[in-house]
Amino acid sequence: MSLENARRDAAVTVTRVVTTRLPTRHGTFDMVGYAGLAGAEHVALVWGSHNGFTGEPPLVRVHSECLTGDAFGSYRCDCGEQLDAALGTISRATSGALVYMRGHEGRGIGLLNKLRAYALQDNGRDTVDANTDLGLPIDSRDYRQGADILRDLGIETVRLLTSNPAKQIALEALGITVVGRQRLHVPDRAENTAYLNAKRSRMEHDPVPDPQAWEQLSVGVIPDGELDPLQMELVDRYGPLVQAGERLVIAQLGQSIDGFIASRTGDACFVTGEEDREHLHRLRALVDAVIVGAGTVTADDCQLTVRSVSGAHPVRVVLDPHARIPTDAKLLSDPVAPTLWFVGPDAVVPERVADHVDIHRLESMEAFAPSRVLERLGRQGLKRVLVEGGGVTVSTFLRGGVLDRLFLTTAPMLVGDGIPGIRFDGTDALSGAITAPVRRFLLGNDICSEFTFA
Ligand SMILES: Nc1nc2c(ncn2[C@@H]2O[C@H](COP(=O)(O)OP(=O)(O)OP(=O)(O)O)[C@@H](O)[C@H]2O)c(=O)[nH]1
Ligand SMILES: [Zn+2]
Repeated sequence: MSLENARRDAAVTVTRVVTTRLPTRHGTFDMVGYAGLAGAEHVALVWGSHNGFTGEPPLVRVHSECLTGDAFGSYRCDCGEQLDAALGTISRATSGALVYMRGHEGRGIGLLNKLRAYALQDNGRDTVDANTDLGLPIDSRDYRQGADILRDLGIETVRLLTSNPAKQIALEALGITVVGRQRLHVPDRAENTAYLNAKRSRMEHDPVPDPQAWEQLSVGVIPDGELDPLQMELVDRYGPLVQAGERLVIAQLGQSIDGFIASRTGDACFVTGEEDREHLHRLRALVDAVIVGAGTVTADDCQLTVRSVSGAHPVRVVLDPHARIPTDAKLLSDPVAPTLWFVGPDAVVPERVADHVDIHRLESMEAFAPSRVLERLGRQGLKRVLVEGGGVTVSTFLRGGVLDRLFLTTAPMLVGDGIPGIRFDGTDALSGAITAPVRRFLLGNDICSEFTFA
């Protein structure tokens, strides 16, 4: 479905007026203009709509207009920086949209009333009491037009970018399915920290994520000093991987509780949830290279980059004995990180590949054995490795006895039949089953079991 023929029948409060393009420092967006209620004019900046938002749900920001923050770069609030961060984040995703809601100025009370509220805050009131003192609601934003714009664009299911849980609730009440919420935190400033803290303590906005711990972990440092519970959890979970040192081989797989990574038609959207995805991105950030099998690239057209959290992208390695991944796969076309394409002796590969792609022709099929693949990567300095899919590849590395750790996330879902996750030749006696010390983490509704083999 393209922007042109996206579903339009549900749009009741808005009318699509025009579609054009908007080049920005984050890339060129499609821009769609809407006439809304009471003469309001809204716009949506849309990214990657050509696939009709069919894959992973688009990353969506419903941004409330703020003249002072968005246009003048005011430090009284975080709106301007959030707007910029949202466009940047969306432009790094496969698809997404930013809906710019006019009429939301001042959380719905209008620009001049917001300035009146500012004047009261200059005299010591906080952002909530200032509205109340003026006899105005604390937050009177109506998201109907935003929801209708999303539907008009063909977007019914989203990953939402906001630090305000009430926005998710409002959109869900209007029929938008929110499969995950990604907070949109920009650092506090001296000028806005009191305002942001008031929103956190009185309006249930997310607390400050303390990125410090993660930022240190992602560059190989174990944070010390006073840590809040969120940071402690990160250090507890990922610290051992940092401490493992130069050499580390881990695997990660998300499967249904009955052991499938996709339905029998290959539908894999989604087995595990947003939290597991974030965990996977953290693992990627902690290794030098990520290995996937050809089947995963063909089925998911994965990017294998670090997007949910900050961190460096790993080198991407595809095990593809018969060179069957599509030549337009993102790994071969998107130069954001190097790709090593491991093919077999008889594989037919294109004459020319992009500069970021290195074809490694292995001398025999035996050279695809896990230990030999790892040896070859090690010789190139890629010693910290994550094996991340699919079921066959992870199972082969598990069976090959080369894994230091396995993160196996199970989702509370019964698929019945489908594409298997971990499978290998078992043994007659249960005593032959693979066991190891295990830690468990709750990732949303999913459970991640971490097996430590070495
Ligand atoms: N009434 C009032 N409105 C404000 C004040 N500061 C910012 N705003 C408005 O608040 C709106 C943005 O809402 P926020 O609470 O900052 O954030 P949010 O949109 O709920 O949550 P995020 O999605 O995380 O940005 C904008 O329309 C601003 O104009 C203030 O002190 N008083
Ligand atoms: Zn603002």
